[in-house]
Amino acid sequence: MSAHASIPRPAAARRSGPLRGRVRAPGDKSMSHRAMMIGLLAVGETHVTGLLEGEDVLATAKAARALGAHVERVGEGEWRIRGVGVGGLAEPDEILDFGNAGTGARLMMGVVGGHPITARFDGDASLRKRPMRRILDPLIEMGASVVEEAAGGRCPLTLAGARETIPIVYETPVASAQIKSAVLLAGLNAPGATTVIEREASRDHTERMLRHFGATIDVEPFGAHGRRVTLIGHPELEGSRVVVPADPSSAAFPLVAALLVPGSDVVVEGMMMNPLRIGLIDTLLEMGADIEFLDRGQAGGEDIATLRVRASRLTGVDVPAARAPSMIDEYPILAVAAAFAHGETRMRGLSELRVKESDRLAAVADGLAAAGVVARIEGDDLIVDGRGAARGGGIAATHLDHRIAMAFLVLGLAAEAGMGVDDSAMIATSFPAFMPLMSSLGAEVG
Ligand SMILES: O=C(O)C1=C[C@@H](OP(=O)(O)O)[C@@H](O)[C@H](O)C1
Ligand SMILES: C=C(OP(=O)(O)O)C(=O)O
Repeated sequence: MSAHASIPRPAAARRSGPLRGRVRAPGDKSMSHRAMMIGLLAVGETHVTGLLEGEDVLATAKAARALGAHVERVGEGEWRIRGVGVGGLAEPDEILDFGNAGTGARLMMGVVGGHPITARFDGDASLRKRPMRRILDPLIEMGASVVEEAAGGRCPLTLAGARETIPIVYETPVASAQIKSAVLLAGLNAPGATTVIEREASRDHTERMLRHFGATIDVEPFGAHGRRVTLIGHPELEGSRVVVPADPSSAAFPLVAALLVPGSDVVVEGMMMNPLRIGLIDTLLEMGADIEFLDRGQAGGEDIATLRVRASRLTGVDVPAARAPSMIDEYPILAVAAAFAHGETRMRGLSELRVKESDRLAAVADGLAAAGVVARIEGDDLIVDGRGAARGGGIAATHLDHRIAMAFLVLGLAAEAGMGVDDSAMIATSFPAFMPLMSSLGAEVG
């Protein structure tokens, strides 16, 4: 079993008085994983500031070391990576254990799949349930092979990378930045052009960061909402400076808490505003959220903004399926906001939520029921009957899922009887300072 099997740590949140203060979410998780991996594939030194030092990214740092990079922490969130260059990976003599991290495991499968080395991938009980066929299928087309895998194409699995990587044109079967990124990262070591077509645009951090390190990447629109991304193989990636802005998926928790707890007034600093990541903000504004954009700027090649958020009267809305890729990790906390809104919120097209760290569709519906909120699943839609308030008082089962834990603790801050979660240990995968940050705003959580 993975070394990451953790001891459950129950936690609870009490109904809170007004939340007040100024906070900054940790560095973006998607960018932090990519900085480690692209740093590994670059020649020379990559210097990262603002890196998320959560368990998910630390697992990626360990894997980058096992594949030949020199990885060093030089300060808080400040890391130096001396890479080996595309084509220069070493065969690891240890299992690459990604713990709870789907992004780490799947993107690194792309890196390994494009190189003539063999590596074994594993993770915790949650990662072992997640589908890897979606990554392995295109990698097999590119010349990689699966030596061994658990039933249904799952971890633990052993991947033998391509001897000579074949550039392909690949249309992703679902909107997924992890699939797109795995193919592009494998394509780095292929001669010629590797193309990924996606019908719905997913987060584009891999494309942006590869370009920043010197790769040639062409992005064209495809259909109404999609993109066609073409990478030219065998680039000389050059070690670079990477500034990681604050993660909008983590900022979402204090932000929604401020909207729901009466009298709150909170400033959330330096949040990344990549248009493919801020579907939650658009949705909350439609619901009537009082969010003021104080400062707009740029960091790490991304737009950023500081947001002032005040407690608001929210109204239920209909969230279209096309918005899902831009807020895919934010549905648990949106469902909590919907519980305190007035009227029904329908969130459409959420099939991908079933294959996250937990089946988030079921975990959210069950947690809401435990809190006395009326919600139901219809096909791939989640419908929450907002009554302007929630009783709370129950215990949400978190199934090794950090976002379920944080979402229901936020619910507890606004619910009459507070709320418990059966385990908060996994919060350390993406937001290690969640509890002290929420406490600094006046929340009683722990
Ligand atoms: O590429 C990434 O960094 C991520 C992509 C998304 O997954 P999918 O690609 O499965 O949609 C998201 O849920 C995950 O938290 C991070
Ligand atoms: C889905 C998530 O991450 P991953 O796929 O990297 O485990 C998440 O952080 O919500």
